[in-house]
Amino acid sequence: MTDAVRSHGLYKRYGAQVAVAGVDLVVPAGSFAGLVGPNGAGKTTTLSMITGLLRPDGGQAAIDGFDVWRDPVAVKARIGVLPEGLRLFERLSGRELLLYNGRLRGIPKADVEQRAGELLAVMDLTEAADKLVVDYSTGMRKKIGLAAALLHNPSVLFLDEPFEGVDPVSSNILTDVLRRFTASGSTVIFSSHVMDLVERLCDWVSVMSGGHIVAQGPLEQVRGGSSLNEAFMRLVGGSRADGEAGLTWLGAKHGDQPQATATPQDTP
Ligand SMILES: Nc1ncnc2c1ncn2[C@@H]1O[C@H](COP(=O)(O)OP(=O)(O)OP(=O)(O)O)[C@@H](O)[C@H]1O
Repeated sequence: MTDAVRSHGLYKRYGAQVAVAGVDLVVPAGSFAGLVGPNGAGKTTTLSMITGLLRPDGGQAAIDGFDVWRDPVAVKARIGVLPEGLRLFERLSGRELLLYNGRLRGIPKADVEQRAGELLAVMDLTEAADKLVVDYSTGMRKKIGLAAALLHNPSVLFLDEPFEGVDPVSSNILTDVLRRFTASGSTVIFSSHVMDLVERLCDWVSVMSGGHIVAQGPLEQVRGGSSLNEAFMRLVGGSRADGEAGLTWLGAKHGDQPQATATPQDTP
């Protein structure tokens, strides 16, 4: 079967800073996949290039076998994206936002209305459906963003930190919707820093560090008999500075700290 996502040698630099240093990301179709890595590892940059939002300096990426940059229309028809720092049309209501997205995707009006109503109900947004998006909370924004990304029934769904700032109830709702989505054979790939969540949800994991993939495969293989958190620390933690070095002043009693010496200008 064709992989849902396959990139080869994806590369991006900003001036002297290499953000993504040749990434071969593979996600089998039907996976619930997690992309993990420390801050600055290159996750957002990689997802942006794979979803056609950012042009790579080198390498290729394909979705369901379609090249992201040579066949953008086929790719965009197949993907749903919940990007980092999601920007929404703030002066539309949640329902209007979904109807607008559906019409942009070319879905017949009656179908869009039915799908929008069902998505709003599943996301527990029916009551807020006619409220302006500008007045939505962080969790509500994530949920309406996810609803908009699902409306056209994509084959592959990309989510950049979908659970960040989301309360446990909303998080369970998002999880249920995503589980239903992958159970029907579609693919989810999401980035996260929360190892427990990735371990609980994902059957496939890609670990990035320093712009590279440092481990990738089925969850059991990547964690290799330990927890994902331990495996993550083994894979990316070793090269990092000792977190306990320095900071001897932090938490010291105020009376214990040396007094600043008065300079001649301080004295009248
Ligand atoms: N527009 C930009 N201009 C300059 N440097 C950038 C830009 N975007 C990303 N970078 C750099 O590229 C590297 C990778 O950033 P990226 O946002 O992809 O990491 P990330 O893994 O998503 O991090 P986080 O987990 O903190 O969201 C970082 O060193 C970052 O500073």
